[in-house]
Formats: sequence, structure tokens, C-alpha cells
Amino acid sequence: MLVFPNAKLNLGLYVTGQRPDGFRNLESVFLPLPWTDALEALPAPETTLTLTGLPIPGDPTTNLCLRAYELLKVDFDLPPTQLDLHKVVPIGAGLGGGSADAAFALRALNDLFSLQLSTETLVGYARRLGSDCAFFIENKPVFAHEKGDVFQPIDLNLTGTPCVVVYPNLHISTAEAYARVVPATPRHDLREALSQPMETWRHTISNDFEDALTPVYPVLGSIKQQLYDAGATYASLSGSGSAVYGLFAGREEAPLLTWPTEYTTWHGRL
Ligand SMILES: C[C@@](CO)(OP(=O)(O)O)[C@H](O)COP(=O)(O)OP(=O)(O)OC[C@H]1O[C@@H](n2ccc(N)nc2=O)[C@H](O)[C@@H]1O
Ligand SMILES: Nc1ncnc2c1ncn2[C@@H]1O[C@H](COP(=O)(O)OP(=O)(O)O)[C@@H](O)[C@H]1O
Repeated sequence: MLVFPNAKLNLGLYVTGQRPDGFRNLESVFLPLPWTDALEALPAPETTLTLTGLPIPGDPTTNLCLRAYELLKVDFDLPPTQLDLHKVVPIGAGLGGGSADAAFALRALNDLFSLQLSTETLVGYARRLGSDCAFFIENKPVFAHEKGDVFQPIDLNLTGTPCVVVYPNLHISTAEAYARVVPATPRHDLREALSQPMETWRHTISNDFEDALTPVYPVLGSIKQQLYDAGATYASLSGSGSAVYGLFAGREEAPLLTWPTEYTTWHGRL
């Protein structure tokens, strides 16, 4: 079973309050981004994980693909499985790549071993692996709130919009990013702001992590400015960074821009 776990973008992100469980409540819109890893799951004599592509920091035995397998194995008599992950999406970028791998591993194992788990049940397992993991089960634009793991459908179709994503090779841990933000009530209603033309979004939609992290990592501000200088209709940090994206509405294609060689970029359509 071969699957292609895709990244996500956050359109607006507001950290609205501290929770009793130590996490924060947030409000954001999550969008699938077709920048993908590749993950294969096959029955095998023993359970293994091979990793190719970008190096993943941390102990491979804690890789989210294996954690997804082990989580299902607690409840189901899963045969040993060979997992092969080719990592393409930058790590610690605010693109949710690790969470996507975990969610797609759950989905692939469900299909491979005919577990017949419902979407709702898969979402329950995904939530236990990471706050934004559940998004990748249905993998469609949603308004996310609470820990970022409770979703409401949103009437927003950006399919085909030209987009550039720029990762300046700066790993920002999600925990560090949250620690830098003081929770507050959003200045604008995100869903109302998104219902207005994209040209208005730069004045009405923001990301609290961007505001907190840009003074510490000025490169984030300069990438955003370059995207606007190149004609972006809307540009923002994604999630807790450090990837910055630009949307180019009404254009045939996103512009080809030149970035320092140590940056990783994605260029395409949503
Ligand atoms: C910020 C967001 C926005 O989409 O994405 P990324 O930038 O990481 O992609 C998410 O909230 C990230 O979700 P995820 O990456 O799954 O986080 P988790 O593994 O659950 O948590 C990592 C750490 O972030 C903090 N955390 C996370 C989620 C949340 N609602 N409140 C928190 O305070 C906690 O300190 C936690 O220990
Ligand atoms: N399959 C995986 N891919 C990426 N990161 C993983 C994976 N498994 C575990 N991790 C750990 O998860 C952390 C966050 O990864 P990632 O989801 O890419 O971050 P972000 O959500 O900020 O984009 C990394 O520091 C990494 O050590």
C-alpha cells in the first residue's frame, strides 16, 4: 500500500487561551498542500521502518509512522509490517509533515489489513498522536479550534491557486513557538475575514506565531516581504513556522523566485 502524505498550510492562526491540560486553544483554517512524502506499508516477516530522503531528527523508534502502527496494534491483531518512508516535506516547518505521516500510516494500515475503521474512529486514533494529526484523516479545508483537533467544515475553495512555500532551513520547535505567544482574543473573526476577497486578507488575517517569532527570527519577515514584492495576494507564516507561503490569486502560475541555496522551496498550485 503506497500513500503520499501531504503537508498543510495554516490560513490565520490565533492562540486564544490556555487549557487546563497544558495545551492552548487555537483558531485556524487548515488547508491541504500538495507537497508530499511517500509512505509504503507491506506485510513482512518482521516490523521495520526504513527512512530515506530528508534526515528526521530524533530516535527512529519514536517515528510517528511506527507510533501509528503501535497504537493500532494495541487494539488489533496486526501482522508484522514493513514501513518505508521517503521524507520530502521539511521538518519543524509548520507544514505538519510528521502529523501527515502518522495519519496516512493509520489510513494505510486500515486499508491494508481491512480493519474497516470509520473516519470518526481514525480521527480518534490520530488525535492521540498529535494535535494537528486528525486533520489529515479527512484532509480537506476546515476551521480548526480547541487544541486544533476539532473541526468545522468551511466553505472555502482555493483549489488551483498558485502558491510558493519557502522554508529557510530554520527548525522552530512547536513547543518553543507556543511558549512565545500570549493567548488573546482574535482581533477579527477568521471565517468572516476569509469570506472577503483575498486582497483584503493581509489587513485582516494574521498568525500569532508570526507576530511572536519574527522579532526573534527576522528572516521570516524578509521572506514574507519578498513574496509581497513578487506580487503575492496574501503571504504568511504557516503554523508555528518556519515555512512562509505566498498565494498568488488570479495568476496563471506562481512566480519563479530565487532564494539562498540552503532554503527549500515548493512551487505549484493548491
Ligand atoms: C502549531 C500547529 C498549528 O497547526 O502546527 P505546526 O506549526 O506544529 O505544524 C499545531 O497546533 C501543532 O500541532 P502538533 O504539531 O500536532 O503539536 P503536538 O505534537 O500535539 O504538541 C507539541 C507541543 O506544542 C504545544 N501545543 C500544541 C498544540 C496546542 N493546541 N497547544 C500547545 O500548547 C505543547 O507544548 C505540545 O507539547
Ligand atoms: N515521520 C516524521 N516526519 C517528520 N517528523 C517526525 C516524524 N516522526 C517524528 N517526527 C518528529 O516530529 C517533530 C515535528 O515534525 P513536523 O510535523 O514536521 O513539524 P511541524 O508540524 O512543525 O511541521 C520533528 O522534530 C521530528 O523529530
